[in-house]
Formats: sequence, C-alpha cells, structure tokens
Amino acid sequence: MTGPEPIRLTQYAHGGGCACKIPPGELEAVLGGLPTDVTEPAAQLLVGVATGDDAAVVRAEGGPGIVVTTDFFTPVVDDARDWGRIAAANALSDVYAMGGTPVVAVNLLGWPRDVLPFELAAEVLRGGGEVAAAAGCHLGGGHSIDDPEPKYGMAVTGLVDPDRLLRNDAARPGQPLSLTKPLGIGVLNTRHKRTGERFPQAVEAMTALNRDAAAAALRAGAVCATDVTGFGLLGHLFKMMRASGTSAELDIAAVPYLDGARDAVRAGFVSGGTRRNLDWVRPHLDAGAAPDEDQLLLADAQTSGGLLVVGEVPGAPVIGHVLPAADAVIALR
Ligand SMILES: Nc1ncnc2c1ncn2[C@@H]1O[C@H](COP(=O)(O)OP(=O)(O)OP(=O)(O)O)[C@@H](O)[C@H]1O
Ligand SMILES: [Mg+2]
Repeated sequence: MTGPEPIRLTQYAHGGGCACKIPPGELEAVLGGLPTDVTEPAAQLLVGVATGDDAAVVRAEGGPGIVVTTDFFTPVVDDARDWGRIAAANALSDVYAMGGTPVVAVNLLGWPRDVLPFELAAEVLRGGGEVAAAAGCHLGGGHSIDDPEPKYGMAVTGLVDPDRLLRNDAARPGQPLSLTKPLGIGVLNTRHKRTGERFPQAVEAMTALNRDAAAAALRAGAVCATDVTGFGLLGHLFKMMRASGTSAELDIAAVPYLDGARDAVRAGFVSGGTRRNLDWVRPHLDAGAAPDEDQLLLADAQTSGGLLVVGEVPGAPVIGHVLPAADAVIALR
C-alpha cells in the first residue's frame, strides 16, 4: 500500500524564492516616481530608497539607528518547514547586510486555503519562528491573507550603530571584494522544482544566517556590503558599484560554488530570472573570455545568499577588487 503523494510546495509557485522578484530594471522604473518629501519628519532618514540598499535606516534624535526591511516570496523548496526557515533567514539577512542586529519580526503569510491544508502553513510559520529565535529576534505578530499562491516572509526591524553601517554606496577603489556563501542556490532550486531531487547543500546555505559574516565584516572594518539575492552576484555587484561610483574586476576562478551547481547549469536548470539578471548587466559588463556557463552562474538568482563585502572577511574568499569608475562597470578576468 502506498500513501497519498506528498505535497510538493514548489508546484504551487509560478517562480520560487528570490527568483520571483521583479526584474531590477523594471523595478527601478516603477520606483522612480515615489514621493520622498516628508512633512516635518519625526526621524532622520539615513538610508532611503534612492540607493536601492538592503533596508531603510532611520534615526530619531539621540537614538540608535533603526533598520526596517521586508521580504516575502513563493515556495522555493517542497518542504514546508525548510521553506519557512529559508524565508526567515532571507528576511533577517537584509538587517545583517546593513550591519544591524534584528530585534523584532512580524510574519507575512498568503495561503490558498481551498487548495492546501492550513496545517501546512503552521509548519512554514514554525520553521520561520525557529530561525528568528536562533537569531535572537522576537516574533511579534504578523498578517495573513487568503491568496491563490502560497507566500511567506517577514518584516524585520533591527538596531544599528549609525556610525557603523554597511551601506551599498561606500566602496572605494583598491579594496578587495569578499563573498561569504557559495553561489549556485538558484540553479539547484530550479532543478529541485522541476525534478523533485533534493539538494541539502542548498538548503543548508539558504538557512544559514548572515549574522556571523556581518559581524566578521564589521570587525574587519568594512563599511560597504550587500546581500546577494535575486539579482545574482552580477546584479548586486553592479548596483553596489553604480551607487559607489566605482567599477569592479571579478576573478572568476576565485568565485565559490555549491556542489552540483555547474552540473545544473549544464543540464539547463536556469531560471528566467537569472537570464534577465544577465541581460540587465550585460551593457555594463566586459565578459572577457568568460564562458557563457560562468556568466550564467555569476548571474544566478540566489535566495538567502551570502554577503558581498568590500573588504577582507576571515574565512571568505576574495573574488575581485574595486576599481575606479570605468565604462565596463564589471570586468570578468
Ligand atoms: N514596492 C516597493 N516600494 C518601495 N521600494 C521598493 C519596493 N520594492 C523594492 N523596493 C526597494 O528597491 C530596492 C531593491 O529591492 P530589493 O528587493 O532588491 O532589495 P533587498 O531588500 O535588498 O532585497 P533582498 O531581500 O533580495 O536582498 C530596495 O531598496 C527596496 O527597498
Ligand atoms: Mg538585500
């Protein structure tokens, strides 16, 4: 006797994880019209929408910096608890990417109650709660709606020393670039969604908090970092260099990959989001002799990826350097 087929959550998502993000060019076009003038602001805005950074940072007179961010997405893996853990680690990551400490999170849940058992949503929330607790971050509530597609994430508030921010516009020529998690999460997730094969190395990478990486970056004196998520290493590096008025050279042989990532690209498990990332950066890219396969891997849409830090971080490979502004914002060597 065989039981009912297990529910595969990824089959209820049109695109999984950070690969379901709006393409960077389209997003920027829409955000261009946002009003930014505030009447008699109660707090000073230290980081806002203009630089497209990982989170907003505000500060009331004499108080600490307050970091505010939100992130939610459709299922990136079939297992409900793992999806919850991944979504929470990803939402918390934007606080770490600003140099902050997450202090309180609220859940965002969309659930197709007619299609999927609501008990499964409890598993998702349990996974998310576990990761928030491990990060020392309170879970303070949330909001839940009936939704044709399952979605989960968090809005997270953190604290930061306003003089020790990790901004995305503070890179200076001559500094090294470090990457704290291997790439390849996107292609392995795409393979998982299409075939059901499991990749524990990808789940481990996605559920790992960026807390220690951020602490190490701050200890090393870094002032510039971002997390590598849906726009891929190339997309996030491009945004960082553009915001800083610099360019970068990447040593493609030094970029770390998860086991199985290269096989997955060769077998064609490349999401539309990854191709759009590469298309977005291509006009600013000197790809040198880098094979197409490497370019796709470098643009691979990550979910809950690592930190890209300007500076050396103990234990993380140096993958390139910052250079003065140039026509090619990113050169592959
Ligand atoms: N609907 C929106 N309204 C206002 N700002 C937005 C909206 N969507 C995105 N942004 C802003 O656009 C920028 C880029 O968004 P993106 O989601 O890539 O950043 P992020 O929060 O670092 O993402 P990730 O969690 O993938 O690291 C951010 O500064 C974000 O705050
Ligand atoms: Mg981010």
